[in-house]
Amino acid sequence: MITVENLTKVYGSTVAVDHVSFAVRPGVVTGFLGPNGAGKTTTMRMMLGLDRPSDGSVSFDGRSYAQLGAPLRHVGALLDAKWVHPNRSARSHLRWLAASNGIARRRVDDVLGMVGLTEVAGKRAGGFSLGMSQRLGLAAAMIGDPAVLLFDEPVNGLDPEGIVWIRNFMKQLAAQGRTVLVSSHLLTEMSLTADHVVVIGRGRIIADCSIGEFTSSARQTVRVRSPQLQQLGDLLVHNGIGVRADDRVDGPPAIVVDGATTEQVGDLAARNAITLHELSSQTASLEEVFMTMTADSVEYRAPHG
Ligand SMILES: Nc1ncnc2c1ncn2[C@@H]1O[C@H](COP(=O)(O)OP(=O)(O)OP(=O)(O)O)[C@@H](O)[C@H]1O
Repeated sequence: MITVENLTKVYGSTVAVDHVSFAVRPGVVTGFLGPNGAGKTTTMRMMLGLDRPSDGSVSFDGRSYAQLGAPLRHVGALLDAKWVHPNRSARSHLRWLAASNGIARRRVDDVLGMVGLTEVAGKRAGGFSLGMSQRLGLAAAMIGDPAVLLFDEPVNGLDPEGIVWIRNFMKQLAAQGRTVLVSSHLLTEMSLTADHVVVIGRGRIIADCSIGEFTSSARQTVRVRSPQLQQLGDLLVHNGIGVRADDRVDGPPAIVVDGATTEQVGDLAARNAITLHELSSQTASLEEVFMTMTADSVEYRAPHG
């Protein structure tokens, strides 16, 4: 179990991670979801003791990363697959890692087999494709047979076959009872990989729920067109209802309303003598839900209708 409490990182005037608290449980894949720049990498780096928090803490079954003797035996991580010394072979890189944590040499061949790199184990890691580098990074993460695994955007840049392979690999690790946290900016990827999601936007947690709950919130958007669109948008926001401009490029301006039914929007419009030209229930894509959840309501500006 990973426990993140009040974790905060400030860089000058940028609050990269803003009082974040969540728990990551064993036996399931937890997705750490957010757009680029949301604070995922910074959070993971603080988890691993690579960056010092401005405030807050991270613990693994009650102990901080620094308190774990031979940390690779407890926590494995894949942050940047290309950090391997380019002239080292895959095998010598893993042997060096094993030695640094008092891990038996024979484990190196086990993990090479696990990720399918046995045949290229003697080759220079610098010549590896991104997919092979990712596999080597996974082998390194697994070297100490850790109970906790952290993966930062592991499918970035991979071909479809590589993506499916990593997805299944992470699911297997969770099925073995390990704690698996994987970051991504891709909702569709997370819906195929994760059981639970922690959603971060601008350094803050905006959702912490099962992937099922998260995706079911995709069914509740309402598309509205009105000659008084700005007025209606302001009214909805004033009533605490999430609103954003419809991003469809073709057709007349519209807004997309989250967390309210067509009846609620229609009644509110009628009470305020606002004319509606369209009021339709929409099945939002996950991307749309995500945008709504991460959008800052103060940034909303309705287009003039
Ligand atoms: N070393 C640093 N110095 C200054 N600002 C930083 C530093 N590292 C990150 N930031 C800022 O902190 C914020 C969060 O960045 P972070 O890389 O954690 O986000 P992310 O969700 O992992 O996104 P990405 O997937 O693009 O890496 C960003 O605004 C980023 O510019």
